This record gives sequence, C-alpha cells and structure tokens, in this order.
Amino acid sequence: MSQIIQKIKELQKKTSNIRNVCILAHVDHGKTTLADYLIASNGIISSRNAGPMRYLDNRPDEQERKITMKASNISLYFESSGEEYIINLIDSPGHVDFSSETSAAVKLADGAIIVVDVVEGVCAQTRTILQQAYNEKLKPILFLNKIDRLIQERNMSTTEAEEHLRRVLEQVNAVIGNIFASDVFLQEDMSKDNQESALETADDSMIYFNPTSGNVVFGSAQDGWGFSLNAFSSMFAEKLNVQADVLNDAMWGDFYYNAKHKRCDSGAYSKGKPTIFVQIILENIWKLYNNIIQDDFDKIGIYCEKLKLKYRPPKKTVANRKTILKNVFTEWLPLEKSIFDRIIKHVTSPADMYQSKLSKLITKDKFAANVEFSEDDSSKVIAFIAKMVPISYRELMACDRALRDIEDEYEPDEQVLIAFCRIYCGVLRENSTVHLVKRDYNPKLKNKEELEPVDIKRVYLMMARNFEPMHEAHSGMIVGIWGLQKFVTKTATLSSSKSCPPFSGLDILAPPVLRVAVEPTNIDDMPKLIKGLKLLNQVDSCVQIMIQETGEHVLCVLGEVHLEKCIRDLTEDYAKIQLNVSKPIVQFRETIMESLQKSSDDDKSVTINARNNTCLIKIIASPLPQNVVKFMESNKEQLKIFASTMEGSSGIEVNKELLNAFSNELKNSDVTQQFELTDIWSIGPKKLSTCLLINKSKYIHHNLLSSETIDGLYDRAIINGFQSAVQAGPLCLEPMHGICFIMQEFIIDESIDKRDSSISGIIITSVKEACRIAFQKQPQRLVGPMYSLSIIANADVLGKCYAEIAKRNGRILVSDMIEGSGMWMLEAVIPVIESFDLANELRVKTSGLAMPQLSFSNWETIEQDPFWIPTTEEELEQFGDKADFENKAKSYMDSIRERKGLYVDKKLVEFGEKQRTLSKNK
Ligand SMILES: Nc1nc2c(ncn2[C@@H]2O[C@H](COP(=O)(O)OP(=O)(O)OP(=O)(O)O)[C@@H](O)[C@H]2O)c(=O)[nH]1
Repeated sequence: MSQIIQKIKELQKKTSNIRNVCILAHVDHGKTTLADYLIASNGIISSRNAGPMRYLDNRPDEQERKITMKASNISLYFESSGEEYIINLIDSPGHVDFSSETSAAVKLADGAIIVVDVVEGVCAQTRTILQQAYNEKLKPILFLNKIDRLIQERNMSTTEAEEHLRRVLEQVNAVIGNIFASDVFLQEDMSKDNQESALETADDSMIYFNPTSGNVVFGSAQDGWGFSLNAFSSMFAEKLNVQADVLNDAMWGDFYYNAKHKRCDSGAYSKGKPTIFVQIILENIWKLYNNIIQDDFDKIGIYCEKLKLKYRPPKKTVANRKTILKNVFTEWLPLEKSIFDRIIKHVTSPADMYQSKLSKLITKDKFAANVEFSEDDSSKVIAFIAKMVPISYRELMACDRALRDIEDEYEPDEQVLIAFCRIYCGVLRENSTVHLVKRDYNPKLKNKEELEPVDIKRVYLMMARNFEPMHEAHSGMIVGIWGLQKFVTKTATLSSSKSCPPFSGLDILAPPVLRVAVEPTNIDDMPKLIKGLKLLNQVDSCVQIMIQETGEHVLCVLGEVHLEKCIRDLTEDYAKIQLNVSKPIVQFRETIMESLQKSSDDDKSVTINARNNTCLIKIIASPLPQNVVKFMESNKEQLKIFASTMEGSSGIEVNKELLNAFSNELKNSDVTQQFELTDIWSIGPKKLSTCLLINKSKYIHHNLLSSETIDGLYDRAIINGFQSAVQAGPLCLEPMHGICFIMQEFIIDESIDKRDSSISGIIITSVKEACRIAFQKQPQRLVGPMYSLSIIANADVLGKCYAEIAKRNGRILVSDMIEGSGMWMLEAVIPVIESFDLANELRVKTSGLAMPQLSFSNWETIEQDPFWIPTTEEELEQFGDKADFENKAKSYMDSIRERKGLYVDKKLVEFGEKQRTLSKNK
C-alpha cells in the first residue's frame, strides 16, 4: 500500500491523469460490493474478501445493518495503456435518510457510476440520483449489476435475459429523457407551443446510455465480473474474422453472426436468430455458470482452456461453487478493469471539468470573472469543503505521528473533524494560510468582513479509514484538511485570493421533518450534550438543532434511520453520555381554505381600532394558490434575500430573473385578491417563506422595486406584527402556510407624536391580533408533511403491504409489476406522523420480504376540519357528541397543544362514580 500512496503523491501533479468519480445507486443495488473490487485491485484488501468485507462501511452500525450511511473517499491507482492514473472514488449511501451524503459526493465528483440491480430495475432513488448526476453535469457510466440473479434466481434463458436487459436500459434512458425534457423547458421558459420545437432542436445525443458507445458495463459485483462490449469485440474479432470496431457496433443491435460468410448480418429478430450479444456474450457466460452450478469440473476445465485462463478447477472435491465462480470470472472478465477503463475513457479530467463545475457551484449572480484555472500555483487556490468527517483524535494520531508534536489541545478519545475537500484550482500546502469565504462575500464589493484567514495545518490523502499525510494537494485532488474544525460548519469555500465568491452549499433534497427533544439522563452532563450537538451539527448537513424557548434541545432529522444514527453518534462519540430522547415530534403547519359559503370581503375582514382611534388596521386573509406556494417553497432562499432587502438590508443582490418568475407565477394563478410584486410588504415565516403580507392601503411602504425614497416610518412595526402572527398560528402555535394577508387600511392619527415609542408596540400587537382573527374567520386546517413510500416486494406479501399502508392513512399511487422479475413496485404517500416503526412492522409482517424507503414528498392540507363535531342525529349516533376518535385533525392538533402545554378541549370520563354504581346495581 505504501508504494501506491507514494505513486499517488507523485502522480497528483498531473491533473489530466486524475479522475474523480462517485458511485450512486438505489439502496442495496451493490455500490459497496463494487467498491470492494475496485479497492482490491490496489492490494488494499484481498480479492477473496472483496464483497463481504464492505471496506468503505467502517462504522459498526454500517457493518451491522449492511447499509452505507456516509460518503467516503479512497484514492486508487490504475495503469492503462502505459499511462498511470489516480482515481478518487467516493462511495455514497443509497438510503434516502442519508441523501445529504450523496449530495456531498456529487458535488466533489466529475463522473458517476450509476449502479442498477437488473432484477429490481429503476427504483425511486435511481431516479433521484440520475437527476442529481444530471444537475451536477457529471459524466455517467451505467453499471447493470446482479446479472447472476437472472441466471441463478430467475432461471432466464439467454434470449429472455437479453430482452430483460434491454428493458432495464430503456427504463433508465426514459428517466434521463424526462429529466432532459424538463430541463429544456425550464431553461427556455417557453410557452407550450414552443416546447415541442425546442425539444427537437436540443441536442440530446450524448446524454443516453448506449452499450455501443461504451458507457454501459454489464456484470455481477458479487461474483467480481463485468464487461463492456469492447472487451468482447477485441476478444472475439480475430476468431470470428471480423474487424473489432465492426463487431463492437453490431453487438447491441439487431445483428447475428453469419458463420458461413464470417460477417455480421442484420435482421436477427425477423429471422428468429439469436443476436450477437446472445451468441457471443450471454451464451458463454450462461454455460460457464451452469457448468459451475452443476459441478461439471471437466467442462469448466475445457472452458478455461478455451478462454486461455490460467485457472484450473479442482478435480473432484465438492469445492465451494462461489469460490470457483469468483476465480473463473475475475480472471476472465475482471470487474475493476472494465470499470476503470470506462472511467478513464468517459469521465473528464478535473482540468477539463473546471469551468463547468464552477458554473454549477457558484450561483449565477455571484460568478466572478477572475477565477482562472491553475494546476500548480499556490496563490490561486480554490477549494470546496463538502463535509466535515469525524474521527477520534487517537486514530488520527495513529495515522499521522507528527500530530503529537503539533497539538495537544484535544483529548485522545475526543472526536475531531477533518475537512473533506476538493482542490479545484492551484496547490494547497500544509502550514499555509488561505481565506475562508463566507456566505455573503461578494468579490465585487470586496466586503472583507466576510473573509476569514484560516491556517491549513495538515493535508491528508483520504484512504477510507486511513489519513495519509501529504505535504501538498494539487488541483483536482480530493483530500482531507486538518486545522479547520473551529471554522467550518457543514460546507465551506477556501480561496487564497479575494476574487473567488462562495460556492453554494449542498442541494438538500428533503427538509428534516422528524424532531425529537434530547436531554442528558444526568443533568450535570448538559455541557457535554451541547458540545456533542455542536459537533453533530457541523458534521451532518441534514441535521438541524434548535433550542426552544423552554430551553429544550430539539434535533430535526430526515427519518427514523437517520435519527438512530444521530443518537448513536451523540451517545457513543460526540457527547459520550446517556440521553433521554422524546417520542418523535412532527412539525405541522396551519392554513386556511376558501370558504364554501359565499361571503363578502366585509364579512372576512378584521378591523382593529387601537388606543382610541389613533391606529386603525383593517386586514383580510386569503389562501394562496398551490402553484404560488410551491414556487415560494422551492425558491425560499432567494425570497428570503428579497424580503430582507425590502426590509432594509443592503449589499445583497436580488435575483431579477427570480422576481420576474414570481411575478409570472402570481399572474398565472387565480389569486382572489389581485396584487403586484410591488405590493409585497413582507414574506414570512422567516425560515419558511410561504406567507405574504400585501399592502393595499394608502400608506406607502419601503419598496426596493420603486425608485422613490420613502421613510416607511411604521414599516418595521407592521412587519414584526405580521411575522409574529405567521410564526405561530392560533390552532396549535405551528407556523402558518400558504396565506396572504392583505392590509386594506392602515391609518395613524396625524396628531400623534412621532417620537412616542409606545406606538410601535401598539402597531405590532394590533397587526398580530388582526392577522390571527382574520385567519380564524376562515375555515382553518392543519397541514402535515407527507413521506413518499416505495416498496419492492413479491406478490405473496403485497396484501400485507396494502393493509399496513391503509391502516396508516396512506394512499397507494402506483402498483406495478416489474417485468421479468416477478416483483411488484408499490409507490404510496403516507403522513409522516403515521409512519413511525413502519419499517419494523412491515419486516415482521412480511418476514423481511418488504422493506420500505421513505423520503419527504410534500406538505399536504388535512381535509378534515379540526373543529368538526357531529351535529345531525345520525352523526351523533355514529360518532358520539365529540367524535374525537374519528377526527384525526383534531387529535393531531390536541396532541401538539398538549405537548406545548396549551389548553385542550378534551372530554375526560365524566361521572365515573355514577357509571360504576349503575353497573353494580344491575
Ligand atoms: N446476487 C447478487 N447480489 C449482489 C451483487 N452485488 C451486491 N449484491 C448483494 O446485494 C446486497 C447489497 O449490496 P451493497 O453492496 O451493500 O449495496 P449498496 O448499494 O452499497 O447498499 P447501500 O450502501 O446500503 O445503499 C448485499 O447483500 C450484496 O451481497 C450481485 O452482483 N449479485
């Protein structure tokens, strides 16, 4: 291993020979098994252990549960046609609860190996990772994995298998086609009439997977083999007397080999002949497998000779078939070679990807001109930290003995953080100083306070669990940095010059909707908990930590598996204390609906006349249309900037294109109360941005789109009143969602003294009160988060899955058979609040045959009125006079109120004594 490390340290100076690749797939499709074989090629593990070892899954819980939970990098060496290469390989988790780790992996890579299990085909996460790879402009290679299952489990013939593989490839390409089409429409922002012609003119020739062009590898990671078509064309060209490139082009088409004329003829399907793919490739693989399965050692021996392999099977022992399979196939079609060859050919080097990567990483309005590429200039360093990697200080010192002389600030058992970083430009040297570029830094304004000098103490080559010290890291490399723990939370940009803007953070695909309150079992351990939570927040991009007004520490995570990991990290590594963890809490939101009974605006509006007519406020509330809410949710970061600029912050640029799109969105919706962008006064709640305050009164507010200078004397008080109203609604103090409050009148008595500070307080309270009453004048509803749920299961357990989903108020959206696999794919939505322990219950009920994948889908209004009570005689008879049991919305609302210590209108058992007496007397 030390030789390889030495070579990598030398080779890194040649950026054109570096490739940065991540492995992406739906959960369990075989990423980690594939990574093992690639690692074995460097002698880091033996190829006998490749697969079961799961080298990159080095957390105990990853090994126990056999799922990857974090992205990790290993730098590998590969030689091809006399050239030497470094391949920085990043394995990523497939489980949706760890999607932020996958986002970190795609941010650092230039290419992606997309692994698809050919039996399961395209699954929910496959679509997501294809979208992520497309968004980041990664060069993808498709690995169609687990072909051995078609032989051993599905007993498919070679022609059936070919048909099946074609279908899976078409599925993958159909997803890519859809992603491409939506991208074209989005970029062009066009009317429906122009969409078709735009699609016709857009060049999509390079985006699809096509075995003939070499971006598809077929194989079985478990048995250690893989091939792309060119491996077979060069193997068989001479024997068949056909030119290799002709054979290659004919291999995945409607061609058959005409042995008589020694040529490839078209029309295999119409003539009922097996295609060349079946004749030359699948037939050979199938025969070898069958010989091994049937212990036919003589035939295996003959085959090995025919294929010019060195391996000879044992004479008659009942040898382990798996070992024979591995020995034969890893020699004949070595998996690592087929994958590495494709990476070298299809993935672009970091130097060539530089501009395209940077244009993705830096938001358009911040793109500065002076960030040219440099391979070896230490004054032109640009680097991006995608995450902080935890390791115990003892382990780090074992990797880097020099640390013992540098620091003793940390205890050996303490967790410390290494920055997981890609050098985009220049050379980063140890013991150097660079700028940490903060989020609001703008190279045009050169706002120095947003740059912080930081010392790079040590630079490491990241070899999964080992950190190998290297004195410098060259452009294109993915490395670890020691010295930044005190400065970096989640992600960061480093630059040696002042001309680089901050990179955008990771794309977090789902908000953390699951919350728990945590406290130390022993209250004296509170400082340790706070320190542990800080570390967790630095390391995990998806975690949010909040401190409630009550002093309670709340941890927000994506799902139950994520929660388990975070609690484990806290108790065993970050805080090292016992914790009390509350039951999961789900955040709700509050909204209003359009009333079915027609009522005039006057009925709905609220007038508040404060302090003897000195301040008059008239407000009406109206639900915002779905499209507007959706737009606001997907652009909340930009809208926050828009709102803060309106409220007086300067120095931040507002994206004009976004404002135009917002204006169009408003025009295209049937907002009952029409308004312009210039009427928007504030957007709230602060972190969510789904409610608007609109000014239709005669009072003129500060407005960034207007050229007039306005003093906006009462703006701040009005905005504060609105913000505190939308922050906590009247149902159960949850944030409001999708509502537009329109200020119809705002009049302040001219005679009041403008220096009277109490007037601000009166305005804040009155606006807040008016918003709350206006909300209550409309039909009120709760809005809950929904998970989208996908399950792959066989027909026998389908009924049990349906029953479990129905029991939890879920809705099945799709239930399709996966052709050729005998499996079913279920897609459903289920309220997050009903989802707890679903994975466990399904596992027990289906004996482990169905595993759900849950990922955040959307916020959905709960149709039921939380205040509904039975009124008709039938309803009273059916539900009782409170109907608590049937009214889910009310029970959710009550449980939140109870948790928050608010009054709950609950009917307890009344007259208990009397009832008992009655029954006794019977
Ligand atoms: N039959 C068969 N099984 C395979 C193959 N490749 C992987 N497996 C098995 O599939 C299961 C999942 O493999 P992993 O490599 O852990 O999958 P993964 O994509 O890394 O999983 P996550 O990281 O948890 O998303 C393991 O039991 C592997 O042994 C293959 O080619 N054939």
